[in-house]
Amino acid sequence: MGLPFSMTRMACSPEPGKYSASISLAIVLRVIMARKHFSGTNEPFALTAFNYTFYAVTDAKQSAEVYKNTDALSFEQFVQTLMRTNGNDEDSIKTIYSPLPSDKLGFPNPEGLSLGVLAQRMHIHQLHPGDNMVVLQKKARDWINSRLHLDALVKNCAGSSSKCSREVQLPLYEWTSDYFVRLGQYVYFGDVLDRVNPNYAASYIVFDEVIWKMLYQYPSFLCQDMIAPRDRMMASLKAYFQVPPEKRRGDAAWIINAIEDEMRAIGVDNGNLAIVVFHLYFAINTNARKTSFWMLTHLMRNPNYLAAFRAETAPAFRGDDLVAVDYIQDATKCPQVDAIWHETLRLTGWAASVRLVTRDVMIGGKLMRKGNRVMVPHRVLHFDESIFGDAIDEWQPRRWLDTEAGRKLPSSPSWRPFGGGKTKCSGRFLAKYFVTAFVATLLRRYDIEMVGNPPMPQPDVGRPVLGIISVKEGQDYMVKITKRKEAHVGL
Ligand code: HEM
Repeated sequence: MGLPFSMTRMACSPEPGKYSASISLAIVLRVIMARKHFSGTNEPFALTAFNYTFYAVTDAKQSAEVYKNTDALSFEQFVQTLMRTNGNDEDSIKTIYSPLPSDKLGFPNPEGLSLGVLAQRMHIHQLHPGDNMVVLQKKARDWINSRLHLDALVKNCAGSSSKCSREVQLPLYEWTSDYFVRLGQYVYFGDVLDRVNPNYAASYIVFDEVIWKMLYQYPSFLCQDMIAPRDRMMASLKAYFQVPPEKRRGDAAWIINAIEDEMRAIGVDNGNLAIVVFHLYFAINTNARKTSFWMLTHLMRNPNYLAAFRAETAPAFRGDDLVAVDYIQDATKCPQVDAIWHETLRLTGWAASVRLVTRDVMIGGKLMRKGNRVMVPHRVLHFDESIFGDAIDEWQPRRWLDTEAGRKLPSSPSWRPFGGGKTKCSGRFLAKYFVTAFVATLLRRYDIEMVGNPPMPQPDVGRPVLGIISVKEGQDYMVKITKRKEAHVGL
């Protein structure tokens, strides 16, 4: 990618210039190189790119210090930079990040937080296991049950073809992308956003593939391919909030209505509200689509695991329909599914947690200066052989099952696909549910196989992402989906 790049061992001084956390996402690769360069030590080290200084923290225990220290290390700055990049005005950002009364109406705020920070608590209220999440799980289950049929697949996937009523061929990445974005959109907005703009999901996928241009804050004349779909989506969200409340709120997830109420209560207008909700849309949709692609890709190449996935999830079905929403998610009932989920994330999680240093702070015995950034590259942690074992480049779910140490890996400080601390991905339970419920239903009803003998698709490691790595352009491949004869009679 050719970023200006230099490495020093903590010889940094604060630099002026506006904060751009996102640039750091693109230098994960350089961190991997630098980690090799400084091998033999786990000390944090400094990287300079685009005149920004980043302290890379690649030691698991030190990364836990980063996640804990919310006084000196700020996540909100990253969010505010995105808000500015995407058009929120300064007054709205200031209003959203000003402390609110602890006795305000609406969502409880005993600590007197700003709405920007309170929103994290609201996401948790919606997305952590409990009644509110079950509402979303059931919505997703019903959607998958009714939309995972051959005729629906042929109708909705542009690259599909069907030779007979029992079989369809589809480009896997294109299909899972389309399917998951529509699923996420439906769960949060019902059919209403689709009625406002039937091309919303398609625009999102175009945007998401070039989202790195937004992260890099490219000048607009260089990234019309990102700006055009983004602006269309923002205009549609603005139009969505102009639909009379009685025609949309009944179909929306609690969080969408609650964010709207809270924003309106502090005077945020429709345009600024649409931008905030646009950020939520890509948090919901950017990662699950890619995770399902990589999981199916590995399962097809490892038929024993595919069979284990199918067998373990069978009790969650009545006939062809998924009924028990909590079964698949329960690691004691579906240990192999759990291991497959973890191992897929380990290999494909390419994001980095980023924080702005708001006052000088010591991490890992090193002084980090105010104004610079700290990054924890998940990929480096996930490829530590001393923690995750041998054959670190290979997809081997059994590493999570075979030994006592392996079974404890999900609680290891080296396991960070969802970041950590107060802003750890609140959607992680729902993400697992979306992906595993989809794969389980697919395997229950159909056989899936690669058409021909395509090589293992390569991850596009040069493209920064907000979580799961994309596939390299041109490496999508066709799969054949065939109706299983025994689908109705169990296994
Ligand atoms: C495999 C799928 C997913 C991955 C790998 C993933 C990863 C992440 C990461 C790395 C962060 C930043 C955490 C930090 O730096 O502290 C994050 C934040 C977030 N994610 Fe996810 N995510 C996934 C799916 C989802 C889904 C399906 C949803 C919603 C339904 C979601 C909602 C969020 C939200 C709301 C935040 C912001 C947290 C906050 O500020 O409180 N994510 N995610």
